[in-house]
Amino acid sequence: MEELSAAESDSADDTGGTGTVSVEETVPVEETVIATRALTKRYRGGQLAVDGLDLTVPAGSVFGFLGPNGSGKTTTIRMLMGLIEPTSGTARVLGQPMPRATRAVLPHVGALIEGPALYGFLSGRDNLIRYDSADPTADPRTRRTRVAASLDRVGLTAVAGKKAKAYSLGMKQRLGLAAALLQPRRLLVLDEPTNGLDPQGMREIRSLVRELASDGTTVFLSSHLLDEIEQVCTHAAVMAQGRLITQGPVADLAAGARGRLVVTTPDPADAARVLKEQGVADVVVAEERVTGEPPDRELAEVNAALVAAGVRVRGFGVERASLEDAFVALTGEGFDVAG
Ligand SMILES: Nc1ncnc2c1ncn2[C@@H]1O[C@H](COP(=O)(O)OP(=O)(O)OP(=O)(O)O)[C@@H](O)[C@H]1O
Repeated sequence: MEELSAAESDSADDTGGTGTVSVEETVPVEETVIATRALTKRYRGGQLAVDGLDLTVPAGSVFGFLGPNGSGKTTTIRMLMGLIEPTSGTARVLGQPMPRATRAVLPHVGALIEGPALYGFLSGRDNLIRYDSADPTADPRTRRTRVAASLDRVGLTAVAGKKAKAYSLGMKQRLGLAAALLQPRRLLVLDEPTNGLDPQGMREIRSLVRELASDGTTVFLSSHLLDEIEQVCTHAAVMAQGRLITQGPVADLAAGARGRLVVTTPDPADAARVLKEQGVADVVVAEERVTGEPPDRELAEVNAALVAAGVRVRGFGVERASLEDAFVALTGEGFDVAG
């Protein structure tokens, strides 16, 4: 798979510590919103959490940062946000070196990391007013309008007067997003935004992410859920044990793995036997669904062989490979979806 090229050559060492390189206060528009080079974090205890990461997040993408628990996603996000220093390597966000340019960059970035900090005894609206008041760049005269627009954007207007402690987890996440959206943002960074939500809450967050992205905001979201990434992301990077396994457009990642031959039949045992005889490898029977690796021969012949053997075929075809197939193909392991 072809890697995306960075918009900049970035050969200079930004963390060189000369102290003479000035940080631009205005953040220019770049084609690459996040670019890391050999980014590495070793924690004090010796744990290598992120190992030589080269990440390229194109502007306008919904970028899924995918990996099982403990693969280094949160550590990477904390380095990108200037919350912790990398051990080595560089990170640029909106074209600026982090953590050095944190003060210039963060006003353009909305972040939802490790759940929003909310006051339960305040209403949703008052929580946002509090957030907005804490922002020295926010004009107090337009505060109410800004808060109302933000509540509307995340669909919380009807419950804006309720205390935040009465909110469901999904509503709390949406309120956190509303706080991140009080100002126009070039980049939104969401760490596991659907963690702990029920399916309805997950759907709501997903559709909100799609909506935000349609306005041109780049969204970088981490997840350990493969299907979530497939449903909302245009691009993805896959992490395992602190290392980048692959990155690129989601369609390309999945296309890298072969699809599965799927036969639906009330005669699964016979079907499995015939498929094996026809050279289909890794045959798996799950009730009336028999799947396997597509063989190198003409599929029509395989189907004909099933019919000739008296197998009643209700469905026959090759299912598109999922990101999960790609992950398994790349790492040789299953994906820890239990999280
Ligand atoms: N402050 C820390 N000190 C030492 N080790 C840490 C620290 N934070 C994380 N780690 C370790 O670094 C590795 C990567 O953790 P990280 O939280 O970045 O992964 P993750 O992919 O975000 O997983 P999760 O979704 O569980 O947070 C793990 O082995 C973790 O135990």
